Amino acid sequence: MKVTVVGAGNVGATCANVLAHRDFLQEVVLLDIKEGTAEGKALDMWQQAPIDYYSTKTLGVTNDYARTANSDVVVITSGLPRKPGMSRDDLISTNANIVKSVTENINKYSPDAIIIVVSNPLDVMTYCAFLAAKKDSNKVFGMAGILDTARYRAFLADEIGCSPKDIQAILMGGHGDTMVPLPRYTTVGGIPVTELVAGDKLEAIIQRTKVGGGEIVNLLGTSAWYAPGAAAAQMVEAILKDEKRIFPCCAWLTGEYGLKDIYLGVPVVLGKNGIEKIIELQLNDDEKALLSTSANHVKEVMDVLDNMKVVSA
Ligand SMILES: NC(=O)C1=CN([C@@H]2O[C@H](COP(=O)(O)OP(=O)(O)OC[C@H]3O[C@@H](n4cnc5c(N)ncnc54)[C@H](O)[C@@H]3O)[C@@H](O)[C@H]2O)C=CC1
Ligand SMILES: O=C([O-])CC(=O)C(=O)O
Repeated sequence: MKVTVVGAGNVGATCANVLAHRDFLQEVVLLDIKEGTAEGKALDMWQQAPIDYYSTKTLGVTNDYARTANSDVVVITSGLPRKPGMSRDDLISTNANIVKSVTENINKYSPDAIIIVVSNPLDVMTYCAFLAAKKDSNKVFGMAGILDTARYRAFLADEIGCSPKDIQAILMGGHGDTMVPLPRYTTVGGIPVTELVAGDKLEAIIQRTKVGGGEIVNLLGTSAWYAPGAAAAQMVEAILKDEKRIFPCCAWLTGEYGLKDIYLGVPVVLGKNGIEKIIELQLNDDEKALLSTSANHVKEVMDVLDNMKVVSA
């Protein structure tokens, strides 16, 4: 099995490194536009293999898509990250052109690959890759929900004083400040979170989760990479091991939740065919209203992409 990660920056290199450590792939190809970057990082990872005891071959290339041929999964992380004071949506004009050209190049050499988009603004860049790839939507989707839920779970673990492993949660909506964490679908070792965390504390954690990316941007001057890279790697593993894991992912909706022709975060089953099922929760009126606000925001940014005419519908 072979995976290509496009963009050998912070997120892409982390994703490749996590995948190499999992030791279930023959090869991970790292591709970047910047001469030497992917080659250097892939070589460094290969030299880590005897120490950390894995056999995954890591190969770095500069723009040489022929070396990515016949990839089973491609993770697209190429594009600018935001800086303090910016929103993810501010990245659209630069990143849309990058995501479009990368997707077209990938399609030439790996026409059957499943594509996982990471570049921001996430929901709209996933839409951009979908339009450029011209393949079924179950094979083009985005990573955000695993990361956003992980932040929520980590904050809850701190509050409760328990292991983050024991917190299960679902979060829906766009990858931005309108995302919708769902306390009704959050449990701690099987116990509803509302029995362990007071309402005001839970609300504060939800608010912190919504701006969790921005919190790190303000600390670092650029965006996060450890959790994002690991989250994308977890999706790759679920697909290639056909694990049928349930994760929140950015998926193309065709009527689910009353929404159509939009990429949005929803719970899905991930397996060898990519998104094998979209799970429809019975949301209450408040949750539906929050999801609708989030969907309206994503739709507005999708319209910006459509009007840019970078890639045609
Ligand atoms: N979906 C999510 O939850 C998350 C998304 N992101 C997004 O992921 C993207 C990457 O973030 P970082 O890795 O931190 O940025 P980075 O700047 O460290 O790396 C980006 C890499 O993309 C490369 N690149 C640019 N144009 C390219 C092209 N045409 N072909 C191949 N490579 C190209 C650059 O040379 C650079 O090495 C950003 O858009 C960021 O906002 C970051 C974290 C979480
Ligand atoms: O905040 C950003 O710009 C990067 C990102 O999407 C995240 O870390 O959630």
